[in-house]
Amino acid sequence: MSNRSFTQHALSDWMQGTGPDADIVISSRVRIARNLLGHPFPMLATNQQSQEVMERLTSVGNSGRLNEIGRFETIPLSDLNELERRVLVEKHLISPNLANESRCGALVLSDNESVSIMVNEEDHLRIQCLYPGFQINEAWELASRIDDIFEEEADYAFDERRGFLTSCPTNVGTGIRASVMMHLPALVMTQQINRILSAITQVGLAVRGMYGEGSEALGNLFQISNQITLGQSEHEIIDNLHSVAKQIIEHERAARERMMQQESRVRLEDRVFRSYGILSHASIMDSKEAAQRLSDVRLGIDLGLIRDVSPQVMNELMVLTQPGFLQHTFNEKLNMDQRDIRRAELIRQHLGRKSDHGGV
Ligand SMILES: Nc1ncnc2c1ncn2[C@@H]1O[C@H](COP(=O)(O)OP(=O)(O)OP(=O)(O)O)[C@@H](O)[C@H]1O
Repeated sequence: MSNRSFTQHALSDWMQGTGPDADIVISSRVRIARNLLGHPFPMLATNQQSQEVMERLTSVGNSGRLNEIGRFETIPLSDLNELERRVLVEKHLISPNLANESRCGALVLSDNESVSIMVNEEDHLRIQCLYPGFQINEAWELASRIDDIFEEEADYAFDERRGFLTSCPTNVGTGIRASVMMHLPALVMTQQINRILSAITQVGLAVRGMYGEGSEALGNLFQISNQITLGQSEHEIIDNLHSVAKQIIEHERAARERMMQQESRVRLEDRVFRSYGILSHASIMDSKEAAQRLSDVRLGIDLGLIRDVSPQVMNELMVLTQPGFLQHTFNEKLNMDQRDIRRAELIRQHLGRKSDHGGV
């Protein structure tokens, strides 16, 4: 199967489990949506028009202007097979929308996979920067630098009153979505999560699942992002998200501490080690159960209950156990039942129980 560098490893640099508050914030992301003046939005464009946009924008990617930031590769989506595109979605590097757009879509990807620039997705240009842990300001600064580089080379569609024009009205204005991916198991276990999530939506933030819009919040992972792009400056958007995320971190930490102190500790330990045991020995594991049990073990690691597994292994398993990556790893097409068996096998291997099932 594929030798593309992004398929060689599941863990991008920003998924290494490092960075500030990494026990709760997996990653921080800023994406900027932009469109070129005088060109129809991708959904209305002809092949010829989309081709022109792709050439215009990838030429900036190839011009060396991005060298000050890192090494970049431009990948036309038409060069990728279906599985490679799926792997990119599972690594959060492209959207399902772009994966389906193999005509004139392209990806400009940095070698550490922290910057992925999508061309001809919902908008002509989507610049995405990902950082490990709670580093939303850093993600914003980098995204803004890249935006400046493109703006020097290409005329953006901009309206004095409305701001940057985007294909979906929800992005008009700044065109920015800033988000943090948070692991909030203690708030879920102590049943505080619904109250907190509803408070979050009241201050103009949106809550989504691990794979963004329309995805379920599996494995106690919640993506919290700004809902509003109009009427607020970029700095206000980032500051608002930063301060709300900080408060959620404090609540999650307090809930963890309480669970570790009271009689509930034994229940917590039972849950963590039960999940660890099941992950280490099960023969069949569907994706929902895997996400939940990986969340329990991750919490056990973060609380110091489990010491012989690293947080990186948990992040790696989150990606490796996705359908596309599983098929890539085992180099075969797998139906759902086969995937559940292979998923269990892979998890056992990563948790160091290689010999349990006849030496898999
Ligand atoms: N903080 C984050 N860390 C890692 N991945 C993230 C983070 N925030 C979003 N993502 C990923 O980015 C992808 C797109 O997410 P989402 O659909 O929420 O945003 P979007 O496509 O930029 O927004 P829009 O709905 O406005 O088009 C998804 O795979 C999602 O998991």
